[in-house]
Amino acid sequence: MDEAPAATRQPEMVDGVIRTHALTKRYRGGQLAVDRLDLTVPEGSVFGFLGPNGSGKTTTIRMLLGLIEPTSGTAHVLGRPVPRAARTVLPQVGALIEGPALYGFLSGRDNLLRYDAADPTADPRTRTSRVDAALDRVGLTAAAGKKATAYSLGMKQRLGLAAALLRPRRLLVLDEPTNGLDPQGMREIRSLVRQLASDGTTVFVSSHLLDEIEQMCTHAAVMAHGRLVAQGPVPELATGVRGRLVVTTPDAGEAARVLKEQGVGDLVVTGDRVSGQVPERDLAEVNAALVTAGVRVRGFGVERASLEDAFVALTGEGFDVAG
Ligand SMILES: Nc1ncnc2c1ncn2[C@@H]1O[C@H](COP(=O)(O)OP(=O)(O)OP(=O)(O)O)[C@@H](O)[C@H]1O
Repeated sequence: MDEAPAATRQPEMVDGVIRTHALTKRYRGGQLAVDRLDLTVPEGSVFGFLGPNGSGKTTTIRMLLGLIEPTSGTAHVLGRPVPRAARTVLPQVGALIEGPALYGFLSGRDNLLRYDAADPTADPRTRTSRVDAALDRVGLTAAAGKKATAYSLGMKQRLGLAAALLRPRRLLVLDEPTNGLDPQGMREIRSLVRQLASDGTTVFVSSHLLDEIEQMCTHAAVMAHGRLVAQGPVPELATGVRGRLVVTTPDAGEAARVLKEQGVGDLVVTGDRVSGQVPERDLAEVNAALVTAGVRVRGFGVERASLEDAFVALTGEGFDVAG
């Protein structure tokens, strides 16, 4: 056994709920899926793991949950090394990957009762109350008696989350939990994630949707081609990245011409909105040039950089969700 008895166990040796150092996975076929990843997930955060499809998110999650062995590097979850201490650590980690495995012919409640019964440490005398509490937390109490086949995809995801919440968890790991959901289902899962985090559970959630991470997460790591591009508090990820100059005008074509003359690069015209890179020169001069050229300027300003701008600035690539 590599475990010290509970009474003599050291306080956590490694900071961060998840911490990886130079974590690398090369698949047998030679594909380098994760390349020297250094990740630090702070306690209590809703941590977004963001990257286009194929950027290595699922592979990382599988290593963190002890499902596959890293090729090299180390990973600690809740302060303990994985996969070595997986048996001690994983009971404190709730996971939802690739959608929950459900029995369609059973009701939502009966599915949870089965999950609970499969856990040898779960006391059968308190099973019903545990299941009811989990159903309540994910807002499925009213639908608990319906067969799982009759559930929408969003309800199935919520039931999966309920299963992950049958025992107290310090960490929840969710792999693309809103994938395939309609906008309403997405909103429900996002608000549920925020709610779960508000009572102290750290949530590590992967997504290929920039907006989603911006709305839902306190911190994020951005991946591209298996490498970490940036990580930190969400509001800070986009600082240091210049926003874009945005001009609103009914004379968009003429405005674009003048802006180009004024040294504004990467111009994009959409309807009555012209945007481009913020030029080096005084913006008052740029505005004056537009007015002098007869452009009717209705709006003129610099928009704060988004996470998408940060991604483009950091990787030199567009954030292509089809990856
Ligand atoms: N079992 C495997 N064997 C070989 N290559 C794999 C395997 N699983 C994933 N890959 C490759 O590793 C790279 C990273 O894949 P991964 O699934 O981790 O990315 P992802 O960011 O989670 O994307 P997605 O959202 O599409 O799952 C991809 O190029 C993928 O084709």
